[in-house]
Amino acid sequence: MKRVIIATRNKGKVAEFEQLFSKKGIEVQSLLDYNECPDVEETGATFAENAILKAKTIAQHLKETVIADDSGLIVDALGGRPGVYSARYAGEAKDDQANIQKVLQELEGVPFEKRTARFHCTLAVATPDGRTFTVDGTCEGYITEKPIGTNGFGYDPIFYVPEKQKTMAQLTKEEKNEISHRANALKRLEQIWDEAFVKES
Ligand SMILES: O=P(O)(O)OP(=O)(O)OP(=O)(O)OC[C@H]1O[C@@H](n2cnc3c(O)ncnc32)[C@H](O)[C@@H]1O
Ligand SMILES: [Mg+2]
Repeated sequence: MKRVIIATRNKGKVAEFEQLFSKKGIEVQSLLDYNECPDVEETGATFAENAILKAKTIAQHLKETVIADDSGLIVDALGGRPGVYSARYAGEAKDDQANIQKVLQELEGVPFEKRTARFHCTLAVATPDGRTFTVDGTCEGYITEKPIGTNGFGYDPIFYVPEKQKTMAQLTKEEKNEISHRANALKRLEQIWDEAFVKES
């Protein structure tokens, strides 16, 4: 069976990639399968810089081609925050509930039509010999006034998707994968996908 390695320890991302790649008969491995891999410090100023940093470090460590995902929530009324700091917006603990509460607090009093936001995903591919490239995907929506729904991860309970008339956390994995920033980035990646990146195991 073919497989890809995603340089992430985020279980929510892994579950979505598993569903997306299973349709193509490709098995997903992640850093949850390669525990010895280092944690990469995300020191970049952009999603692309961080995605490349993660992909390059792990590709060199495993001597394999890998994909990394750097993603986040961009809220217009907050000048683009939390942006690249999405995972740690409320502190180093990477606490989804605390991050959600911080965004909701900062948006207190902002009317619905001004609560526009988008999820952004940059996927970076890195080869063991140091070559890299990136693709992007986004998904447009609004920030709700309170969390709704229990599916997904991260900011999904406060991200309202107009075309589904639900929050991301009310969507099944399959429904989220029809419209998400991650799925949209993966579609771009497929357009330039080189068979060499998918290894026979
Ligand atoms: O770096 P890795 O190991 O991949 O895992 P991470 O959780 O640290 O991932 P990021 O650095 O890319 O930070 C992304 C954060 O943005 C948020 N996020 C990204 N995609 C999301 C999605 O589909 N739904 C909800 N929140 C999302 C969520 O808070 C993530 O923790
Ligand atoms: Mg991270």
